[in-house]
Amino acid sequence: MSKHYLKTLFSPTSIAVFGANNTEDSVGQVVFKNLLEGGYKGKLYPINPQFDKVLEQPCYKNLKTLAQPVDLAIITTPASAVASIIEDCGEHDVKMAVIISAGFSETGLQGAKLEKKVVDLAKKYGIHFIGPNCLGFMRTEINLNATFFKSKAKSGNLALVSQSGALCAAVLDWAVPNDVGFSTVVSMGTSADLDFGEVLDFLVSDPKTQGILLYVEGIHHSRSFMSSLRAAARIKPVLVIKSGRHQATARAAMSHSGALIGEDEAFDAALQRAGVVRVSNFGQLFSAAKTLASRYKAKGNRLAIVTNGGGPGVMATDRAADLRVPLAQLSQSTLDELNKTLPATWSHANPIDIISDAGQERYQQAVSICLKDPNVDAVLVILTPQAMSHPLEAAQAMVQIAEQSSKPILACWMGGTQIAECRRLFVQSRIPEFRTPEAAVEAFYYLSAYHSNQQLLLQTPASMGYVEAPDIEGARMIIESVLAERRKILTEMESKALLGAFRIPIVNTATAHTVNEAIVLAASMGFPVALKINSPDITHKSDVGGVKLNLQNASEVREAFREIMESVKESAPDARVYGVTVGKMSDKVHGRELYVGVFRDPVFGPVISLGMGGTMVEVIADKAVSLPPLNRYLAKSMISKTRVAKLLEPFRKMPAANVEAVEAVLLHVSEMVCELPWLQEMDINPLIVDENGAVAVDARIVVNYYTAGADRYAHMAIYPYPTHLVEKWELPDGTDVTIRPIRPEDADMEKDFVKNLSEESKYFRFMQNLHELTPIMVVRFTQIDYDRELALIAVIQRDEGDLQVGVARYSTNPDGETCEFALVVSDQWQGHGFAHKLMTSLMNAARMKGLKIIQGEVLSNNHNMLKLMHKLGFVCILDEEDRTVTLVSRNL
Ligand SMILES: CC(=O)SCCNC(=O)CCNC(=O)[C@H](O)C(C)(C)COP(=O)(O)OP(=O)(O)OC[C@H]1O[C@@H](n2cnc3c(N)ncnc32)[C@H](O)[C@@H]1OP(=O)(O)O
Repeated sequence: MSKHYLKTLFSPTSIAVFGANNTEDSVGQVVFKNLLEGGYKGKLYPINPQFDKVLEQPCYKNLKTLAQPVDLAIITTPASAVASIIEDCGEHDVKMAVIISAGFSETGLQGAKLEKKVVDLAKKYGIHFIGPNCLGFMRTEINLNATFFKSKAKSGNLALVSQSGALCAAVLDWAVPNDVGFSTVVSMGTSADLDFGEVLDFLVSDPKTQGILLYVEGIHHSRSFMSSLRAAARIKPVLVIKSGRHQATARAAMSHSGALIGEDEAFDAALQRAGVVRVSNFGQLFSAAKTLASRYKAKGNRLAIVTNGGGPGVMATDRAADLRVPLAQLSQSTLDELNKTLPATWSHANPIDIISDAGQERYQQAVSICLKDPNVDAVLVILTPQAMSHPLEAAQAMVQIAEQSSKPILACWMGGTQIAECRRLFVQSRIPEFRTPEAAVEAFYYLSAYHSNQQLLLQTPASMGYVEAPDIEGARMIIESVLAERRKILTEMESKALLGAFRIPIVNTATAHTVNEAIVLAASMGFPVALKINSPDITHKSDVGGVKLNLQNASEVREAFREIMESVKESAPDARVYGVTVGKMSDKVHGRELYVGVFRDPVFGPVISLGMGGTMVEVIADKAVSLPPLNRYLAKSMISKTRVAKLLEPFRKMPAANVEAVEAVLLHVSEMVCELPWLQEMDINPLIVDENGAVAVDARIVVNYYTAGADRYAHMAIYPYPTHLVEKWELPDGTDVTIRPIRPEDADMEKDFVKNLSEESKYFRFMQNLHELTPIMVVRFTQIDYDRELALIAVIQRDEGDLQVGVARYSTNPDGETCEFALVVSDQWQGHGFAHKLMTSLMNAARMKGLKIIQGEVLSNNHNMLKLMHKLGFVCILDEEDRTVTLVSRNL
């Protein structure tokens, strides 16, 4: 749904240009000139107190002297004048602005203050604006060029939205000779108000825009960005180029996979799940733009290459292999037909080398035959100018074929002067053309990647086909007991039990407290076995000499037990030791070692990874990354993206490994991640796979108190209604509450809520009270649906270490909106200092309002506090690490 206020921005009927002037080549003059001379048909008003006329047009001192309605203000004055201009706009009902001026937050503290002032004033008057520090925007449909770019974009079907004005200028400059046209070009600048999310929402429903190119440097609002991207990509191809790909990411991870998966990989996986295609450099953006602007939509990714030279064919094949673009397997009837038509020396395979003396007729025949083949989704035609090539005639033949074909034809006429005319012809006929075979293959890859990303979004989550459903309750109990002991890292047995609860095959393992127990267990399992130290305090068992593998008989077990105990005593004298685990050694003769990892990205939530396993996971760094929930298609595509995938094929004397078993493990892990929000990190390493199946030999799992944090939001952005994130809780008084994080669809509501906190609102005062007492920070809002009421819970955090929670009830009753505070909780309120003062004052206030108060028994640690709260009808979600608590109650 497009927001009408952006319609006013992008299709204004009247524009005022603040700072328009008569100085040749000044920003204000160029912007005004572009509008005046560009063919824009709406009303145009220069505003500048210094002039009576600008470019022969009557000029006004301000909006008051203009006294005409204005849809859009474009501001090109020095930064210092912007706030008063926004005020002028507010007072004259101008709701949209573009602030081109630089000199705001990008310049430092002073600028940031100025920017805040502008933002506050805009909010006060309900003005939305693009910028500051931007180039402006263009809408070719109405000949609107509100930029200080010297030439205007050609009309076309692409939209370009960029955080960098310079990049806009470069793309526009490139677009002219390449005949690529734009419906809209927006330079976002600092995005102090409108951001990608809002602009994307507009472009999705803009009929003039068929494909969207985004240049991203940093994301301010990941949630609305992802949700708008997802929505946009469902409807039109979206390509993203993001700079800063290799920013160092410092990650405090306890698992190998956590250390391995960087921010950029998570971003990549999130883009893929949003159905968006990412390009990695400027050249690729241009190539991709050509295919998007072309006449085609790809329906598959199998490419046929027709060439008159072996070398260029090999170049294309190599690039296709790099990008995993499959070369089409030509059908027998295609081969037969080609044999009949082509000289006997043709390559007899794809790439189809039609030999250097090929003229236009041979090209025409070969390409037509390929396009008929159901195994071919697109044809790349390469021509190097040889004596008999007749490049122009061959190009004309391609244009004729293209007119009849719905399958993409990509042209790569290599060379310079001889083929200049051909290039023009291709551009005119909207056939994507490229200077090198590699660029052509890349461009096709982007076209087909968009298609396949969309396909995978359409897949429904896999049915697990359980013989036995997972034991979710059992898994939760394990986690609860670990957290109750104030631990985060599960022991090997606990980790395996958790995997077992989700039906992931595990090796037979048991614990032994004494050497005799170990021998008895080993004998009853059957040799060989592995012994590993069993201690909740030791995570890297081999590092302390706590692992002995491949023990063949009782005496080896006895010896190993003794050695483990001695070594651990020396290396980790303080660790609690509960004996050893005895595990049957995997008997998989043809076993390949993989790892499956889970890590929680702070922005995008849980991320699943897969790669080659063993002790050198981080060195080998083989990783395919995806976001849950996975379906079979995604699981398969994850496997195929790893390097270890090759090893799963028949290899030397080993039969192919059972890939379906790996898929099943991935699906179970995905289910586990969705069902167990406490799960923070996990390494299954190694997962041994052979022709018969897969088995988890070792696992390490890290859990934590569960928070409804940003990761859930990002999830919401990707999946509109992820049922696994909606929770129904039955409270002790028997009422049901539905808890759900704020959906992207509700983001505006959340924003409005905060925005609408007028100074009279009680909630505002409540927050102010808190601020007066102590510096606090609102970490996040969580929203809870009651019948007709909405409770917004502000989870707050104080940097000195106390935990406090403010709970506000915001009700939308027919008799008006009310918002009242109810309770603040701190786990350290007994006694002294800030927390005590805070609690006392707030409780007094609560008492006066007749709200139920919980007081008295506050137990000494968080877990007990949780229990108490629960007893009293509250549900708490506590995160010790973040030092935040989310608390929910029906008894407010
Ligand atoms: C490509 C990229 O990277 S993205 C682009 C990012 N944006 C930029 O790079 C812009 C950078 N430049 C700036 O920010 C500059 O401050 C500009 C271009 C906005 C203004 O610069 P200047 O032209 O030097 O400022 P100047 O002081 O002349 O002001 C411009 C006009 O606004 C007029 N003006 C000042 N206040 C007001 C006001 N309240 N109302 C109307 N006009 C006003 C001035 O009278 C002046 O006109 P004049 O030159 O005829 O006297």
